Amino acid sequence: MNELLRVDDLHVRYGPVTAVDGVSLEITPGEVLALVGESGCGKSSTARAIVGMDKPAEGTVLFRGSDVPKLDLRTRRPDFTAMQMVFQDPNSSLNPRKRVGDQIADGIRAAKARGLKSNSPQEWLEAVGLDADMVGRYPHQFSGGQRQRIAIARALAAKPDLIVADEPISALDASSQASVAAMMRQLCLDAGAGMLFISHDLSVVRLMADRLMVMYRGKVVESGSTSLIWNDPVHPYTRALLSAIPHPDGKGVLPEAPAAEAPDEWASHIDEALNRVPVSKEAASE
Ligand SMILES: Nc1ncnc2c1ncn2[C@@H]1O[C@H](COP(=O)(O)OP(=O)(O)OP(=O)(O)O)[C@@H](O)[C@H]1O
Repeated sequence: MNELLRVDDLHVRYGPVTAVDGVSLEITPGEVLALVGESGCGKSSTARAIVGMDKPAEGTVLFRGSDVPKLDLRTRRPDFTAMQMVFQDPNSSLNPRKRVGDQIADGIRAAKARGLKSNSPQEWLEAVGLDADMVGRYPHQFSGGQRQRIAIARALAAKPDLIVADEPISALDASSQASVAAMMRQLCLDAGAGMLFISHDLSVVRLMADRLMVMYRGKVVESGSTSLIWNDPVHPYTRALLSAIPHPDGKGVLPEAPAAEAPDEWASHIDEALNRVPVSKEAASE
């Protein structure tokens, strides 16, 4: 079975609120699936159920064939490091009182516990665009954007089969969003890992996701290959999302996505897309 993750008819409820209403998806190794939709549509609730942080009211979540909600938190640990989550706020993933090198080393140990080789903390820092000699610093000695890179390095150091990234670049400044998105995709491809990439920003996911799923009020309203949805959206909500991306040239079409083997080009194209997003994105601080 080539499937890494299979979610069937997932329902998540918080009291009377149905946050996720029958979502099904699957991810194969090396594939980036983007989940997009406006705030409150149920993206984070889907992610939290997938990684086992919230219990689904109904439905199944199978990670490499294991039923995630039924696994015991204590016994699933070693195997579970094969699934890593990156949050929007890096402070959720980093321990403020621990040197960043030691936190990345935790990821490396998790890889080793599964018999996998990982790089050194210094090499991981360099892989995410930071200096190797920053290894002895604490999280507060970095900017918000740098902290997010460290959280990504820590997740990748564990050599996960699957990364669930919930708005991992939304808190970054516009210029580093592009490079971090391109870097995540490339490192995922290099490792043969799959990724669920959650975002409300279609202009970014269009350039890094193989497939898109559009959520609206807890349901998936449209899914398919990224280029198909971009070029020929069917659902009115998808059309509305796409039309919300401003196009100064008035043509309404972004450049074709370059080949996945050209990360630099990805970065520059994502930059290009990001320069066209609304002012609120520009104002996002590190
Ligand atoms: N712990 C909770 N208790 C009650 N309601 C919740 C809880 N978490 C989420 N919700 C509700 O569930 C719905 C889906 O929320 P969710 O966070 O999954 O949306 P989202 O698409 O990730 O939004 P955003 O992009 O703003 O993060 C919302 O109506 C939200 O208010």
